[in-house]
Amino acid sequence: MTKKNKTLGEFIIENQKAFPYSTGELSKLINAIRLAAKVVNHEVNKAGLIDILGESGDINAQGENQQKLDVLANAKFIQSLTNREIVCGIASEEENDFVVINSQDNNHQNKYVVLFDPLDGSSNIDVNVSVGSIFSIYRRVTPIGTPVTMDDFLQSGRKQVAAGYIIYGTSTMLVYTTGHGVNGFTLNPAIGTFYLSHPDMQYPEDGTIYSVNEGNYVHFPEGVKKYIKYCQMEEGDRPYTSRYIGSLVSDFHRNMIKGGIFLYPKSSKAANGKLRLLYECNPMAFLAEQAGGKASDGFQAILDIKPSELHQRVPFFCGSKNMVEKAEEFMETFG
Ligand SMILES: O=P(O)(O)OC[C@H]1O[C@](O)(COP(=O)(O)O)[C@@H](O)[C@@H]1O
Ligand SMILES: [Mg+2]
Ligand SMILES: [Mg+2]
Repeated sequence: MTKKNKTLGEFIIENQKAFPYSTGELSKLINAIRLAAKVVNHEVNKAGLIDILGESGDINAQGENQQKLDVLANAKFIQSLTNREIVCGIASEEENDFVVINSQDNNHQNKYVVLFDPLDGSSNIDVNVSVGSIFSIYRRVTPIGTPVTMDDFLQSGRKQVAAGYIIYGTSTMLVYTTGHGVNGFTLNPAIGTFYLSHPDMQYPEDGTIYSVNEGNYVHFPEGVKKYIKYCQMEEGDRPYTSRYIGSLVSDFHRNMIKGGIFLYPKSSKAANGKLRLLYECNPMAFLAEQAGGKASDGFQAILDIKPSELHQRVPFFCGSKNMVEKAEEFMETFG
């Protein structure tokens, strides 16, 4: 069992030692994300005071109004990743295309690409409800010394070397995996240090919470409608409790701790649902599987989906293993 209360910095170094051939680049990368998280946390906490609430007036690649905090968080992550010469490319929800990162004398020597959702739960920013940031890290597939291409970003989720999220909630936490379990670190704002507070996080196999935007109920496929009715029936440990924050990071975090299922299915209004495969569903699916949970599009494991576009959306069923399998049964039967 990993010892509690060591700092994130100590944990990163210890983990690096576990891999004799590691060059330390991934550790530097996680440290760059840690730094960006602290900077964004600082801005989020005083959002109402410094006029960064509300819309920026711009539209992102998905046709969504960008919030000022979306733009600010995006800039802070790019800055932190670029200044440390560890990534060769980034892709973000707030950037139309991927960005080649290469400093003067580096000649494309870096081997990692990072895909991220700089600010998750944008609809909750102005109403002081918890929001987050999500990141996913891959080793490039194109040769070192050449500029990254789209191939480096369109890798299946199984190829992720690390993934995680930051939740800006009642406390600020950074939760991540490098494929060896999931660990959560809480920020001590007084000294600006993340401490290991949630070692070896595990999804309970079963839970009694379901999270879905029921406002879309009439537009859902029959399988989802039937599963929601199943959750609401008086039988056994049901009815389950309905909880929906509207920030993927926060709904996922609660369900991972308490047990539960999160659904963002396709609907007659959104043929592939809303959530983006590369920087929302893949990283959360990697965390879920590493924590003993499950994540699918209702039929196929999210991590097995071969991406085709940078901002593609997929239906998302994620949470406690037995609950996701039950929902998949309904999708198999009723579609
Ligand atoms: O308001 P809806 O349709 O229920 O959507 C909520 C979902 O949209 C999101 O806000 C999309 O993420 P962004 O805020 O990063 O665009 C998720 O965090 C959340 O789960
Ligand atoms: Mg998001
Ligand atoms: Mg976002």
